[in-house]
Amino acid sequence: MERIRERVIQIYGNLVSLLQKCIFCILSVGPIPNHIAFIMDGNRRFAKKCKLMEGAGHKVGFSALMSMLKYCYEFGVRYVTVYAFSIENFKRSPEEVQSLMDLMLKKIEEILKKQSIVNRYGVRVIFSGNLKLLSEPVRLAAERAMLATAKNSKAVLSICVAYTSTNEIMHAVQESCEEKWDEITLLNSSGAGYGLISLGGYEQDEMDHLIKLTDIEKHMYMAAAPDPDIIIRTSGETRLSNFLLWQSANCYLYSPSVLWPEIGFRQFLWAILNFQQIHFYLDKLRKQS
Ligand SMILES: CC(C)=CCC/C(C)=C/CC/C(C)=C/COP(=O)(O)OP(=O)(O)O
Repeated sequence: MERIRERVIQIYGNLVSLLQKCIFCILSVGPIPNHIAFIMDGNRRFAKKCKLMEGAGHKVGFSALMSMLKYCYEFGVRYVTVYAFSIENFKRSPEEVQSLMDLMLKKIEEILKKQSIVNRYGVRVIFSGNLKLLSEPVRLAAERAMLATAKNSKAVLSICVAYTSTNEIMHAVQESCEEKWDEITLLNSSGAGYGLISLGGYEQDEMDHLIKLTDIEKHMYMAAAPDPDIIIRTSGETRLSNFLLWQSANCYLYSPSVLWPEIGFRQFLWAILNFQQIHFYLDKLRKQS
């Protein structure tokens, strides 16, 4: 009896994934987003709703993330970014911070296994954020994961930890200033007389040594990924909460009302359909003007 039950579940699973593949095939007639970012909101509320311990909400949240990654990579999305732990999250109780870090450590080991989604889809993993703020075991595990997947080139997963957008921008501006300062110091040692900021009009060769947009973008934690096409934030919230502020100027925000652990194929499909509809509308407007 048990074997029949297992077989039925297996057949059902195969049928569902066949149906999903057919839907992806039809959808891929339209534009496929290159980059989807997720704000995984509502893990604790889910735990409360299901009368589970707080930490269990994050565990189910991680499984939901794995399903979303599978849909993204099956559909052909090349870049996925997740907001896993913000700098603000360090202000939560020491017990919750510790349990989240323990979970992160365990899950990093899991995603490095041979059969994991990361290896199945050839995903390069990048940890983006102020990694110096992490405890040594987590930082070392993150570095190990980045090194182990560095040669994967089919897709990219950016995991934002110890991240906020304002911190990222500040870091990029500081690095750009330091880089330019070194350049100018070198030139001035040969008597050129340049400065980072000039009060008067700029000569062309002076302009070449001012900080440009591309200098700042090169030093962003998210430099390896293009700007996101869609940001999905669960639990009906439409705030960005200091996530990808620099990169989201032209991005579509989708906020389904489900909590993060409840997100599934339906929400993924809806996000894609809405994105494609906006894409077609903007294309039409562009052609008319
Ligand atoms: C390796 C890896 C990628 C691990 C990721 C683990 C994971 C699922 C982290 C999510 C953490 C988090 C702060 C979620 C937000 O829900 P919340 O706690 O703010 O819930 P609430 O909105 O109900 O309070």
